[in-house]
Amino acid sequence: MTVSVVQFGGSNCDRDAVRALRHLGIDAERVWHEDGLPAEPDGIVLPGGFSYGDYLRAGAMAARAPVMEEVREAAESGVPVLGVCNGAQIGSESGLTPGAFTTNASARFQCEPVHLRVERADTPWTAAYDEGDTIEVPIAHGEGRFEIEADAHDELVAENRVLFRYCDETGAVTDAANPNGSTDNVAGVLGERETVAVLMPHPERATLPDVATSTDGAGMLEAFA
Ligand SMILES: NC(=O)CC[C@H](N)C(=O)O
Repeated sequence: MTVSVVQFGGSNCDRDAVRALRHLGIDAERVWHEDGLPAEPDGIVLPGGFSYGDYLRAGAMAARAPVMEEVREAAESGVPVLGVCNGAQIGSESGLTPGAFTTNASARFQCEPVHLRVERADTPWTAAYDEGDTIEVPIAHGEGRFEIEADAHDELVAENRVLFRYCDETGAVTDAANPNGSTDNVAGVLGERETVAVLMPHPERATLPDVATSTDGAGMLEAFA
C-alpha cells in the first residue's frame, strides 16, 4: 500500500500527511497533480492548504484539475480517498461528497483544537473508535461551514453518512460547540461509498505525538494500513 497524497499549487499539508502516514508505518508519496496518479493507486489523500489561493471558492479550481478525474475513477472503483480541510473542499466541489464548505459564520480564519463525536464506527475511517467517542482534532480554516440543501441533508442523515459532528468535550452536540456554523454540526461526511470521506479537521495534525496535544487523528489515517 502506497498512499498518493495529491499536491496542487498552494497545498500546504501534503508533507504533514506523508509524515503522519509514515509515522503509522504506512507508505506514502506526494504526487504533483500534473503528473497524475499511479496506474493503480492504493489510496489517495487530498491534503489541506490553499490550493490556487482559495480563488473563486476554496477548492473550486483544484476540483477542476484533470487529476480529479483520476481520483473520481479510483473512488468509484473502491480505492480509499480521504479529503482533509482544503481536500474536503475539493472533494465537495468535485462532487465526491455532498454539500459544500462555505465561509465560517465568524467570517474569520479559525485555528483551534475542536472536539468531534464519532457518529459511525463501522467505516474504514473510524474502525479505531467506538460510536459516540469524543476525539480532539484541530481545525484551521476560513471556509469550513458545512452547507447543504434541506432535502440533501435529510438524505445524508437517513443514509447515515455523517461521520463526525462538532461537539463539546463531553460529547454534547451543541451550537456552542459548533466552531463555524456548520449545518447540524457536521464536520465530516462519507461519499456514496464509505471508502470516500472528507472532513474539515486535520487528523494528520493530531497523529505525531511530538507536534500535537492529541493523537486522536491517527485512527482515521490507519484506514490506509
Ligand atoms: N487548512 C486548510 O486546508 C485551509 C483550507 C482553506 N484554505 C480555508 O481556509 O478554508
